[in-house]
Amino acid sequence: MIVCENLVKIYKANDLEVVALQGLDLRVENGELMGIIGNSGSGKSTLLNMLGGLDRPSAGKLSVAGADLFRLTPRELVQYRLQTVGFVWQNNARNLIPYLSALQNVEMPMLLRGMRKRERAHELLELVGLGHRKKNKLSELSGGEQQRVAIAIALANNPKLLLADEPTGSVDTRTAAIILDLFQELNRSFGLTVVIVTHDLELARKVDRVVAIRDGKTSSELLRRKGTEEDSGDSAGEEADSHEEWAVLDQAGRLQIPMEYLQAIQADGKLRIELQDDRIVLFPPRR
Ligand SMILES: Nc1ncnc2c1ncn2[C@@H]1O[C@H](COP(=O)(O)OP(=O)(O)OP(=O)(O)O)[C@@H](O)[C@H]1O
Repeated sequence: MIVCENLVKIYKANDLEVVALQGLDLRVENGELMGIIGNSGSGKSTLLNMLGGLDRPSAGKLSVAGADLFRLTPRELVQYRLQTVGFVWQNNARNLIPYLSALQNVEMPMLLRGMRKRERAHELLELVGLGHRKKNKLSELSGGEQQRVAIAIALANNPKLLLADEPTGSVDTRTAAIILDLFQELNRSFGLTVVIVTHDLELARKVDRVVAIRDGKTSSELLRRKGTEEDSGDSAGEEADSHEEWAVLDQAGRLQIPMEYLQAIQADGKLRIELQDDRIVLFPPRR
């Protein structure tokens, strides 16, 4: 679904250049539900903006659902944003119009595509569990309910890819769990590919794969390892699911070692490297 190779984004402001993405590699398969984590300023939102066609990358390769994002004409890019991707933002003012009803809000993206499908808007609001609040103005809904309307809007044009930037950033823990369950359901029932940028490690733990971005590059991944009955000590199995951490190796053989690992062995500058049979071992400096 998504192929990013050596993706670079440079912002220029007042003669200053900020390299927000520094040769980022990422592949996302069709039907994946994945999270992206990283410190503030690491490039998460920049990546999402590139994936959503809101901004153009500076160099590298980027294709989403077969579309080469470098080659799309401005007109094709508008179509891409309307048809291929759906967005959910932390601040739902970016998705929603406060003086319209939930139903009218969900109809809006379809109107922009020149069609009005009231039936579909009803279905989407049922899907996000807001069938009973269709007629309410946005200002009459809670933050969590507004976020669910935002998800219905994002789905209105049947996107192939759903992009969410801190979707649980402004809601309480209980509402955050409801929103994540909804993403899971959309992913499992409709095979929708979902990419969620988050600071919320709880949320990150519930997806199949979490990619960490550091300084504009993918640095490591947490992959879900299916639990066995033995692991959990009962037959629930899923309880024992855990994540394994993987370092991402780029095409030039570079990898980033998580900072906490380096701190744990007090690494500084250089590590001794040794090939031992079927493994590569890194040693801290001798003290
Ligand atoms: N429009 C812009 N113009 C100039 N610099 C920008 C612009 N957008 C982002 N940046 C810079 O690019 C870098 C990456 O920013 P980005 O917003 O992608 O980080 P982030 O990981 O999403 O951070 P946060 O978690 O705080 O939202 C930062 O140094 C930021 O200051």
